[in-house]
Amino acid sequence: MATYSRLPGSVALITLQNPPVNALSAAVRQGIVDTVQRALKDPKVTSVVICGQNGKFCGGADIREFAGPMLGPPLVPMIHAIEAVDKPVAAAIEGVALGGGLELALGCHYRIAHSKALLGLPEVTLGLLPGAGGSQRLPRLIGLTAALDLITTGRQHDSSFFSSLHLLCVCSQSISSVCVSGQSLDSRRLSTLPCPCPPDVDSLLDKTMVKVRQRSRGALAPVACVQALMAAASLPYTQGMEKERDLLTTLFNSGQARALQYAFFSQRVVGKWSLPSGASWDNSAARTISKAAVIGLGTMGRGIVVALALTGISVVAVETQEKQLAEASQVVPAMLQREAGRRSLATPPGVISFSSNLQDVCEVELVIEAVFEDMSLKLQVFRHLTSVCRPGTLLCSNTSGLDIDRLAAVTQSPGLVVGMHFFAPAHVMKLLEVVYGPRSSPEAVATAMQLGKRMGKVSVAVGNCPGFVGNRMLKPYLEQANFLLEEGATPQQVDEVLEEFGFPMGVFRMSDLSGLDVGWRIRKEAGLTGPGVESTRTRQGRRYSPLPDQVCEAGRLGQKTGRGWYQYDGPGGRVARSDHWVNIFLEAYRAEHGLVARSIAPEEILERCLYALINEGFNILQDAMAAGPEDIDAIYVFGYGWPRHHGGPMFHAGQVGLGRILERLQHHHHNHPDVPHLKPSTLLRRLVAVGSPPVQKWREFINKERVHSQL
Ligand SMILES: CC(C)(COP(=O)(O)OP(=O)(O)OC[C@H]1O[C@@H](n2cnc3c(N)ncnc32)[C@H](O)[C@@H]1OP(=O)(O)O)[C@@H](O)C(=O)NCCC(=O)NCCSC(=O)/C=C/CCCCCCCCCCCCC(=O)O
Repeated sequence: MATYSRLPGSVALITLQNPPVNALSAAVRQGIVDTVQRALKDPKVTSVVICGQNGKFCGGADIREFAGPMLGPPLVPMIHAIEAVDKPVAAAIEGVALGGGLELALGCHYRIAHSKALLGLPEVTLGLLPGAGGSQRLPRLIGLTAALDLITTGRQHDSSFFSSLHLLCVCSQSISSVCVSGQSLDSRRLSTLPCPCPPDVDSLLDKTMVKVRQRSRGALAPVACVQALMAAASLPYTQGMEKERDLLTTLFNSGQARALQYAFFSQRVVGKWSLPSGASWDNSAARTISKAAVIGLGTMGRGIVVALALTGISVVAVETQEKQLAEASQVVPAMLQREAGRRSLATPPGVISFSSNLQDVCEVELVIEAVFEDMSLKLQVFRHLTSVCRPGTLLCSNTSGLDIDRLAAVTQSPGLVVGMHFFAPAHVMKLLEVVYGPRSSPEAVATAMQLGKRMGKVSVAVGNCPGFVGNRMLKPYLEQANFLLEEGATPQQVDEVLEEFGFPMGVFRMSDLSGLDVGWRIRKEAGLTGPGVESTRTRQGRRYSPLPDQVCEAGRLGQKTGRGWYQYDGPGGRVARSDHWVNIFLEAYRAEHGLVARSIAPEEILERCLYALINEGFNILQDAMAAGPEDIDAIYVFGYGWPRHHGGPMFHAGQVGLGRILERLQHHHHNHPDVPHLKPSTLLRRLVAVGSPPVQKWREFINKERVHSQL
């Protein structure tokens, strides 16, 4: 709703009230319409100020309402009516003015803002465009060039940025009284102004369109934003508004908008974690960490040190190999400085001290082990840590898939052991998997989750199983990609299909980037390859492709060696080029194993890679290793490059149709009975059997099934 009050004198104050962010729900819109009318009717009122309750102007349209029928007064006529009134109206902005909130402010005649307020039009990130007049009013106020950047990226800025663009009239520390009456309003109605364009307007729009198409990888909204701004630049306001409405209608009804809005909420759902034990975010206290240690200063350890220090935590960085330590003590401070500068941090970074002595961690409150991915080495480190650390110190491992419980078992307090699985580069990537073992205490999980949040990560609590959630699902995906090569595809073909779907990199380019030796070592440890293992295509009772092992045996470990599934300009090269060697190698391999290459359709490539991965997601939910589909989807969007406009693998399954996914998995499993990952999961079958409920209902369904022992 919106409340009305008269300030001493002649100013009417309208306050938006819809906690927590004063989103423009139907009730708020109705409140605005009613209170503006009241102000107009009151002869003693000469000007109106609109503000938001609790120091927040407005977080935009109420995204939750998008799922249902639109009720209440629509936004566009409401904002037009405000712009048209003959008493001056000012928006007094504190906290946030985002999306529809900023569009409301653009309909006002004046805008003032607190210096710390955050403003922007992030609709593009929700698969929409600023469809309440924002795409037409903003460029008229700040010019086409600046508006293009803001609207196509959804970037948010503080009020000093917007003051410099003359979007704000006043930028003050405290919003008290601003006199806005007595002046003509003609020039204050943005819809009546021309749109300032640079002389090379067509070239600007063309270049922006090319850039946006390249960056958006199939996302519709950024392209529609450019089209709306083209209209603002070339058409009268009324026609521009018609174009805005048409584009918005198309976007609004697209699967992409639904996916992006789901992704917005899943990012928030995962913060409200719960464990099968009943421990959860609202019943588990977290400790506040101010001193931490990181053991192992390879690529991951260095990134973790920087991520911790950026939050103001003091870090003891330990590396026992002198050469690595010397290198890290040069590189890490430079990384920290660069990143702190990039983020223009308010909090000064924590102090980092380097040491080669494990004993130096004895005073910290939390340790993150980031040594080489080798269980015996990690066990040795944990035995040592438990003997040198103060009782009560939290011991965390950055393992990407090893058993947390085995590490906990060698410590004096297994309850204080959790996994903190970062993604490279750890100071940049947003995802953190917090892995709880059967003995991890709620306090340890809560502390790791909160620490992740402080570091700006999307932290997701996951169960302790090989590969946890992300890497466990990656395994069937990689496996299918290798099988497709055996059957006749090339790495480029597979990658093109996946990149067309929206991944920033196909599976083979991604493997080259991460290093092919990572998986090779894991397969050796699992006894799947290495000396003494017979070179067959069936291992441990299931189909196995030795292709990636053989590529490694040829010394091709990916970008770092300048050769992998592709060739690069040299070791460390970044640009992947197809390599004739790989084609010859694949032909020889197929000949050796009596395989006849066939032409494989892009649909089959996409289905086999994605549906095998999705099927494992269902198995993970069934095994209670993730609390809900949102957790899996957040992991894939923030850690594995899953295109956000497809919501995440589990959301995508719902959009494709669970019945269809089941049918295609059955088909592929029928053709490849020796591939267990293609066998449809019981949970998928159960969901289809009960009529394929929407993804938002799965969590509840799974919990019920579990109670009735159906899973
Ligand atoms: C920066 C934030 C605002 C605050 O961040 P923070 O303090 O960290 O808090 P959060 O945890 O993020 O959020 C707290 C809770 O608030 C919920 N929340 C936040 N914003 C919204 C919102 N806008 N609506 C609803 N709920 C919101 C959030 O989920 C948390 O709740 P919970 O804890 O999960 O329960 C940050 O939250 C933020 O960035 N928010 C989003 C800002 C944003 O993107 N705003 C833009 C919204 S879209 C918009 O404004 C579009 C306007 C123009 C188009 C209007 C379209 C109307 C429909 C017309 C239909 C036309 C088509 C017709 C079709 C046909 O005819 O067929």
